[in-house]
Amino acid sequence: MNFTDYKSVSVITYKNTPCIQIKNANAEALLSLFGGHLLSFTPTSVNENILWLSEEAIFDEKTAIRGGVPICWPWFANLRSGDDIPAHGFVRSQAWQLIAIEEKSDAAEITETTLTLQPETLSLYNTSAHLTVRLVVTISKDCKISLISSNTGNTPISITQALHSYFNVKDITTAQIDGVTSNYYDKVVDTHGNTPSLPYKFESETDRIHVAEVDTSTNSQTVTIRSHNNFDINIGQSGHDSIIVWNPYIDKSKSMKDMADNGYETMLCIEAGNTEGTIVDAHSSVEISQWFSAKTR
Ligand SMILES: O=P(O)(O)OC[C@H]1O[C@@H](O)[C@H](O)[C@@H](O)[C@@H]1O
Repeated sequence: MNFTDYKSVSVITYKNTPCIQIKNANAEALLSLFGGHLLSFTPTSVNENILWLSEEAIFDEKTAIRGGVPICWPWFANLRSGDDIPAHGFVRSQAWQLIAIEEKSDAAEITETTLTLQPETLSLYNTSAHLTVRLVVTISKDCKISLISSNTGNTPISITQALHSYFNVKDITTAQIDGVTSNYYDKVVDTHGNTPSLPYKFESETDRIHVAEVDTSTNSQTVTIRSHNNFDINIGQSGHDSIIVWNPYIDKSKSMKDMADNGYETMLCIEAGNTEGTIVDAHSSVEISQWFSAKTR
């Protein structure tokens, strides 16, 4: 691709990793080509990165990056136990290619930049050769991420997946989320059918797969993170069957080599997922999306 044709896009190296930097009138963002992984999103309105990136994240182009928005595809969590198949699929630890850029502008400046990417390698771990995926990332006042899975074959293919977004919070012990009230599977204690206590706060390790609560008029779910002094983080998602809420808290944070001991204090994952599985019909596509922005108070 000829990047010089696009004023809001440049190729840079960040921590030895090839990245795309986006700067337009509404936001700045950094996306790693390793993993097709958005690392930061800084809306001009608040001038703060609303995504969390671990200080100890490993940038070796082999290890999945801790923070930002990892792409979990074509499976979420563990496909099966007892072998060395990676958790959360294989594309978060693959090189991706940028295949298209689109810019929108008003009279004077570029206001929206859209990147389309695809992994360089597919069909690993016995995944069907008919299954492909594209990632579309739009940077404007909101950041929107869509993952589009397509089946070029004649038989349906089942996948699980997630947009595993890590958000910045000021302090997890006082942070609150609104918009997640449904029953959940608690991965910490392995129990189903739990009901969250509201307001939704964080006092210990939290690893929950909630049933999606989709507003039928918009076909989407809205979640708000209340933690920052002058703005909230608004999150929307669609095409999901689950919303995953994860914070490792003290002990797990200490045990993770790519997270500082106190890393859990300033992060919160709100993930759009298809953990039950979604069927990509023959010659069809499915799309899961998440979008987020900072809403000043
Ligand atoms: O360490 P990973 O593979 O990036 O996963 C991080 C977390 O991802 C979450 O989605 C899972 O619910 C957690 O169980 C998991 O610990």
